[in-house]
Amino acid sequence: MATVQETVHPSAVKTAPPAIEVSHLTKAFYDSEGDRVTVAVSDVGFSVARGEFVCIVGPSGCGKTTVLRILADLEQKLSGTVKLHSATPPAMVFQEASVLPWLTVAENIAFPLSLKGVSRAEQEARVRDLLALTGLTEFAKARPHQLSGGMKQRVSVARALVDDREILLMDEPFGALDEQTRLVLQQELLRIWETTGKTVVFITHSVDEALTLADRVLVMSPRPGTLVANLTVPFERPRDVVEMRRDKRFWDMTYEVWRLLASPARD
Ligand SMILES: Nc1ncnc2c1ncn2[C@@H]1O[C@H](COP(=O)(O)OP(=O)(O)OP(=O)(O)O)[C@@H](O)[C@H]1O
Repeated sequence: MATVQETVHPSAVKTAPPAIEVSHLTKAFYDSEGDRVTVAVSDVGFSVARGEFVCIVGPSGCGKTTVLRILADLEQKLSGTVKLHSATPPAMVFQEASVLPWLTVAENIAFPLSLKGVSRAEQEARVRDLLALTGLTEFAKARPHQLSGGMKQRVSVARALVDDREILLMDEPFGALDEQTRLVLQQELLRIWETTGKTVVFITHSVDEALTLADRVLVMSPRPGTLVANLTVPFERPRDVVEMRRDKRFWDMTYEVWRLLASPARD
């Protein structure tokens, strides 16, 4: 396995028990004849503490989504072990907002609860809380076509939180948004995370976004993706997504991650 660089800084979550443990994870995709076509990830290992916010960065095609889909049990691994210590299955937020166009914002958020047969009164109370948490109260009755891209993604985040799963898996949720909306949603996500204490694994192409959000950043190599660094992000919480850019350490770490990402491609 590639050497994993580690910088150690004090962090409260370090002492928390693990919510996710991945060890020697390898995944290959096969063609219809069963011949191996692509080794997507190779010998990946990491753990995530309960309540920790971990970002995974890496070049396009290195297997970030594959790792997340295996954590979500949407994809089978080839070998290795994946353990989620959680009473509930993880919730997932995708790059494209997954809203149902014929439902209102409130109905979209309530959807997982309606599938579980939760009482209408309980659904309404929970949706009210989530609308407030994600700044959508005024738009409860709006339909998705009346919303901006950022608002639709807020609906997706609210829906992922509505049935209170312990682990939140986010696959480039802000990747399709403009820079300014992205910054606003990053600040909101941090506030929501600080309020709810979820364990979050967040995939991004953006080094900047990873350092803004994460307790730790896992850096992957080009495909077949493996972990090349595990960096603890030293910034205090709560964070201000604009102010933290005045900190020289932010730019030093940006340089460090970019240097790792700029290592030569492996295939
Ligand atoms: N269902 C599939 N069948 C065959 N190959 C696949 C499948 N899903 C992913 N792959 C391949 O596995 C590799 C890793 O893909 P993955 O989507 O995990 O990468 P990624 O790091 O998330 O990429 P990006 O950052 O561009 O979204 C890629 O080479 C991709 O073509």
